[in-house]
Amino acid sequence: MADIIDGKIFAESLRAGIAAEVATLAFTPGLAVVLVGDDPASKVYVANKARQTVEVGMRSFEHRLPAETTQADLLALVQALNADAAVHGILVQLPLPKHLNTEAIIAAISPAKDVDGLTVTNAGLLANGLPGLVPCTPLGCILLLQDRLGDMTGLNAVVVGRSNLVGKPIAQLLLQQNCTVTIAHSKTRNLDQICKTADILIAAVGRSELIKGNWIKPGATVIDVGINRVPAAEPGKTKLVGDVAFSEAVQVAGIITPVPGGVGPMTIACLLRNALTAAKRIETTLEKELS
Ligand SMILES: NC(=O)C1=CN([C@@H]2O[C@H](COP(=O)(O)OP(=O)(O)OC[C@H]3O[C@@H](n4cnc5c(N)ncnc54)[C@H](OP(=O)(O)O)[C@@H]3O)[C@@H](O)[C@H]2O)C=CC1
Ligand SMILES: Nc1nc(=O)c2c([nH]1)NC[C@@H]1CN(c3ccc(C(=O)N[C@@H](CCC(=O)O)C(=O)O)cc3)C=[N+]21
Ligand SMILES: [Mg+2]
Repeated sequence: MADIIDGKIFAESLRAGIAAEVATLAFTPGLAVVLVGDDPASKVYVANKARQTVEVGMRSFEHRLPAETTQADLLALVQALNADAAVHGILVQLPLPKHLNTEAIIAAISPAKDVDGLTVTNAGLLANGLPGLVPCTPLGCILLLQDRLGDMTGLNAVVVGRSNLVGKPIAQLLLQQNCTVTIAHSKTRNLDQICKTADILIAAVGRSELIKGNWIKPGATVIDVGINRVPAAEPGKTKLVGDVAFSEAVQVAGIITPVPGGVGPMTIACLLRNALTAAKRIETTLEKELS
């Protein structure tokens, strides 16, 4: 049986460190979250986030907009948040409803406040190994891997998924750890065989239990990013499952993250870490400009 990583406990200790640092600041970091419509994974995220933001001593600004929100209205909100001195971090929940232009909305976010690391500026800094804001989920995954594996030099890492939010930035971070990285996606052939080469397997697909136990190399480390809401055994109820068939995978893997209680809590802790980083940079820059 694999060792099961407790992301909840790890995230709790990260948040305690963040709270201690926030308490020493002369200002209060503020984090704004924008949710358009009602994507199920986003709703899970928002529900858990607002409370934890306040618990570490930050201000939380929530903007819930209807699915029919126009591009112009959403752009105006992002611009208002860019200009708001109480807001140091801006997170626009993805995916946005189909009629909205995601690229243009992300491009409107000030890179200094881009706590999701989605702007071209922050993505480019990451790709070049320069300091910027790193996407929260990838950062959380790497912290878990560093804690469990230490040096990852030479390990084969397979990332299933190539989104700008998760798959691509995780691949960049694994490359920085000297892994040999393969990125798989919906057009990949023989996905099962490719997964089987992985010493580190990252599932960021959004397909419940796609990755089966017999796709996993015995002893591999499996990080399940997926958050999928599916019907539960009890009629009318739902439950969260990952992109990995956990009950099979846990028999084969060496180390594995569960869903819930794995990557999800780490994402929130890293979001708060990024908000703190952004706030400190913004406030220090302002101080310099004023002096
Ligand atoms: N735990 C957490 O903190 C977080 C969880 N999530 C969850 O992680 C999952 C992925 O999120 P995100 O990256 O934003 O999702 P996207 O939908 O943006 O990307 C999914 C990726 O998976 C690939 N894919 C889809 N189907 C298959 C398949 N059958 N075989 C192989 N690859 C496939 C897609 O390929 P292609 O590019 O070819 O379309 C795409 O690259 C979701 O469940 C999301 O809710 C997301 C963020 C944080
Ligand atoms: N711009 C953007 N950035 C994101 O990072 C982003 C996003 N959009 N859209 C939605 C997905 C999904 N996501 C989650 C984060 C934490 C939990 C989380 O806290 N999960 C708990 C759930 C516990 C429970 O409620 O049962 C867990 O896995 O243990 C879930 C989902 C971030 N996402
Ligand atoms: Mg997509």
